[in-house]
Amino acid sequence: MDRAKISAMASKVPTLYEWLGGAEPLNRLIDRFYEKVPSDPILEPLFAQMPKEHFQHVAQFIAEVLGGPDDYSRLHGGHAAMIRHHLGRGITEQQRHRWVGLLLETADELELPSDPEFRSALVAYLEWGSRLAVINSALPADTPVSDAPMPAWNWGVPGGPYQPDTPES
Ligand code: HEM
Repeated sequence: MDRAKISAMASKVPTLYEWLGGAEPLNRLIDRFYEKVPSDPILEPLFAQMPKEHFQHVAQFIAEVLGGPDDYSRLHGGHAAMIRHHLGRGITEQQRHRWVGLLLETADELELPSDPEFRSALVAYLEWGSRLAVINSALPADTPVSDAPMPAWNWGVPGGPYQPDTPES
């Protein structure tokens, strides 16, 4: 392979979705998270009626935000549909905080990448997205929701994963 191509590949910044390993680890994360929810006294009341297949939708939504395939937009109604699911739920700050904490605990348990560049981007998205869920959950269930683009999260200030300097050969 020629030098220009090697250097182009080396400089391609992976998406957050690629960095965490794609669909398989993300599905495991969300699956394991929702396995724990019924025994969490703070979260359990909110999710008691959530149908099993919805867990997969949450994984698809997060995958799309982190740069993965656009399955949630194509199959489940995109950003507006996600917002509609939160309307009228009355999520408290304590529940939001627990939701983010339990998801991150589960990411540790499943050994998702733990580098600070990735984790700071993941935490930023979860904090931002969970606040949106709380705000929308305070609105009446029949509030009309207009289409909004999917958020597209990336690495933020670090710009990508840490790359130790490679000496020129
Ligand atoms: C980044 C933050 C979040 C994202 C991306 C997210 C995403 C989603 C999605 C995609 C759905 C709909 C699933 C479907 O289409 O079938 C959903 C439903 C729901 N979410 Fe969230 N969510 C977030 C935060 C939260 C938080 C913080 C809470 C509460 C602590 C919460 C509570 C719920 C509930 C109660 C439902 C409806 C469950 C049901 O249908 O019974 N979400 N969420």
